[in-house]
Amino acid sequence: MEAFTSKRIASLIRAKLGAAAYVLSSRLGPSLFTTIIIGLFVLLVFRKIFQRRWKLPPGPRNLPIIGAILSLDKEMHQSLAKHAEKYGPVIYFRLGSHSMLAVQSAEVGEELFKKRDTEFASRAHSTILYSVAKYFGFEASNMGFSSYTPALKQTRKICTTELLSSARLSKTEQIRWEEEGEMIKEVESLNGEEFELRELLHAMAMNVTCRMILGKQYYGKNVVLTKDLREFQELMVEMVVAAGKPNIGDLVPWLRWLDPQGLTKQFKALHEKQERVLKAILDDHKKARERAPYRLTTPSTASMDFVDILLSLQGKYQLSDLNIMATVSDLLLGATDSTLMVVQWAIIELVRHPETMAILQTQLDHVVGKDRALLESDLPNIPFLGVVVKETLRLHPPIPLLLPRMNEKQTALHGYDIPANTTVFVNVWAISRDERNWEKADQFIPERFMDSPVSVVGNHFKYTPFGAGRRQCVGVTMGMLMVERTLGSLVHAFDWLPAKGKTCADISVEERYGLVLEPKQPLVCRAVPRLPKVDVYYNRQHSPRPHDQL
Ligand code: HEM
Repeated sequence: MEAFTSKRIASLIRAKLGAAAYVLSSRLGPSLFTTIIIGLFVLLVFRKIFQRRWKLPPGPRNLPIIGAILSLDKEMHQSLAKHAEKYGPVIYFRLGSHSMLAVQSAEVGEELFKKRDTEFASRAHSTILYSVAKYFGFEASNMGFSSYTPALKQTRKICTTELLSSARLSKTEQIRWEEEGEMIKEVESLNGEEFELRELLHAMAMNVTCRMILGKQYYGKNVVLTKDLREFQELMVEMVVAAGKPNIGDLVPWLRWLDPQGLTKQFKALHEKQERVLKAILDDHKKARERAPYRLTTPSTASMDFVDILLSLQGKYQLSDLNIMATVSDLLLGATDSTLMVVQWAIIELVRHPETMAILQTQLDHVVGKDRALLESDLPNIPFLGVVVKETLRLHPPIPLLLPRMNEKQTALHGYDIPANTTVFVNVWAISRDERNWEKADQFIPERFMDSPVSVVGNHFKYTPFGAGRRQCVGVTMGMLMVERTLGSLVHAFDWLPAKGKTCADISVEERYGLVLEPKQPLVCRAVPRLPKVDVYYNRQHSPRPHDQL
């Protein structure tokens, strides 16, 4: 009976589909042929139903396996912005096997951060960030890559209240004063010769963060390079380089076992090194606490670094050693490159706009004078410095697509359906250059922020360089403090000029997309002292120092 029915259906299909179907059915036999054709038919019907049910946002064409990768160039923030011109403010596409969403207008950003913040509060730890989250993020249990769990909320709270609050930061001004002084001394010693600013900024930022977080200097001429120190320095560079490489196994998970680029192997080895280095740091701190129990038991003690503070809170918040290592690793990686990049971009823009540098110097001289160094207590009295930093963050946000988020459940945005586990980029670079929000959007005009209510804390969705909502940067206060004081001191102490033979207009603002948004050509410039004695920044006899906290 069954064979009879299959034969009849097969002959009907053959009659409809013609010669090719005849050949195929005689090769496969009527039963198999009929099953395949019916299977295909059912699949088509399902696809139709599925398509009707989902209203996905528009976006570039997706090819099998690779998705829309060919429609994106290296400068991903810029190519997504170009797609917005064609497809609108919400774009859906695929990268490898994963669904991607790009949000590129202030209105949709507001909906995401305000109305749907909880739904999009996870990170892309199971999609494009899989390897980084697994190996560098301690199985995605760290702050930067975790889902939005009670443990994450607690770690964020500890960071904002115990480590990164204004009150806590004020206790470590001495560290920033000393490290900045070392950098200024080095710039002065160059006697107006040209140099690459990034390297000096990197050493200074690393030393500030290492001393604040780990209580120790890891960089600089005065540091004795032990095996531990070298291993730490190498680790910080290697992790940043590895994290910046896209892993094919993350894009196409069924290729993961092949590890075609050898990246997973490299990540595993680096994670072992990361655990070893951080464990040694923790053990050193534990030993010091045993030796000096009175100095290092309550978080109020000024001489405590972040590791000491976290160890002192271990019982109160039930923090494991692993939690502390993951948090320390996040803070080290989060605090350095983003901060130094903003200072570099600000100097680039000021060299290109000498009239703006002159306004800033006039205000610095008015508040600080020329016979002492800038102190953190001066910052609220130098509003023009704040707006120069804000404008720099508008034009050159160091994390232009924020850290990708993910919705663990199916949801909706801007009237579209968004499937579960979609990776979400918020293109703050495009939003903060949108002509609908900003007049002369591509130009550097710090004055636009004077008397403006737009702040950096994510309340105005046309301007969110630190993100917004539940996953906003935990280091906003420290980031702004470090950028403002470093930039203020550099511009107070020196006049900044282009390299010899170059004009201001020759300084490039081309960007390179990566872990942080860098200038394509690192700034090479000259710094000419403008104070009677630049050593007010590093000579203790000549300058009132921030109150002695150490
Ligand atoms: C000017 C300097 C900085 C900028 C522009 C910046 C920017 C950002 C951005 C855009 C995010 C992602 C926010 C989101 O997805 O909504 C982020 C996350 C983060 N930042 Fe910063 N940051 C800076 C400085 C710092 C500092 C100084 C620290 C630590 C001391 C830090 C630690 C972190 C951490 C831990 C996260 C992850 C938070 C989470 O996922 O819950 N950042 N930052």
